[in-house]
Amino acid sequence: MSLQNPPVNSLSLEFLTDICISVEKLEMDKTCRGLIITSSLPKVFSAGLDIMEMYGKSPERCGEFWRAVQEMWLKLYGSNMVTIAAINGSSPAGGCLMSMTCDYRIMADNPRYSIGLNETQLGIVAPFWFKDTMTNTVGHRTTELSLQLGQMYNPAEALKIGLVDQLVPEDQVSHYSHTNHDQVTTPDRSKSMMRKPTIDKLTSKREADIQNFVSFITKDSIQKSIGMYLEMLKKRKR
Ligand SMILES: CCCCCCCC/C=C\C=C\CC(=O)SCCNC(=O)CCNC(=O)[C@H](O)C(C)(C)COP(=O)(O)OP(=O)(O)OC[C@H]1O[C@@H](n2cnc3c(N)ncnc32)[C@H](O)[C@@H]1OP(=O)(O)O
Repeated sequence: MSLQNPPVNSLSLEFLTDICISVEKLEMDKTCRGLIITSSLPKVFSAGLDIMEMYGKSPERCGEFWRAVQEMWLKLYGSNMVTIAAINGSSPAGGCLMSMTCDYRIMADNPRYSIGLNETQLGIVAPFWFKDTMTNTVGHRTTELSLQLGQMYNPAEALKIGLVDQLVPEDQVSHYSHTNHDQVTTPDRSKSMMRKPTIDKLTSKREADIQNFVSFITKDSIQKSIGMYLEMLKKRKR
């Protein structure tokens, strides 16, 4: 599955819905042995959630958006397929979350790329299931530091903390993803055993999580922080 939503593969409601439909189709296809997620765009795996979906939108729309974010996570984290993230560019926030849902992460060894949960930099708190996914990937202490600082990691740092599993030359990300994928032939039952408690936690709190998100994101102070962050993104470009 090659992500293609220019300019930066931000996860809008529409794009998230497309991703969920694609994953669902693959999940039902008995001939499909697994999934490699990568990006069709240069330099960016995914810029994370589409910030415009969280800025100046109605509570109803925000709720619909958040349900789609949850759905993408539930589908990928709970997938019965063997999943590999072939991270061929930067992958902040929701992009990092998406790659952490996979069984294995291969990243392009380009020091200009970065990956991490940077929500704190936007003035927002990472949701508990983002935090849980990171804890399951890199451990409690690293997650605590990482979330408090909104830390982004270059590939070498990401490998060191276990946020990615392998670094490869940029032009060989696809080759190594396929080679690694071929070595794993059947999804292991231990995957669902390890992930079930985390998945059950969100499933049981799904509606409350949507309500929390909507009331948090529509607060004037949070809207102001997001607006300032958007301005900063645009200025940085010039
Ligand atoms: C009580 C508790 C309750 C719990 C509440 C929970 C609340 C949690 C809420 C939200 C969680 C959010 C998680 C997220 O994923 S938020 C998104 C975070 N993403 C980022 O911060 C990434 C920002 N982008 C970048 O760093 C760069 O764009 C990068 C991806 C590295 C690519 O760089 P480059 O190739 O140089 O591209 P540009 O920066 O020039 O960007 C091109 C245009 O795209 C726009 N852009 C970038 N990122 C996003 C995005 N995520 N959403 C929407 N738009 C984005 C950027 O502004 C440029 O636009 P323009 O051309 O119009 O200037």
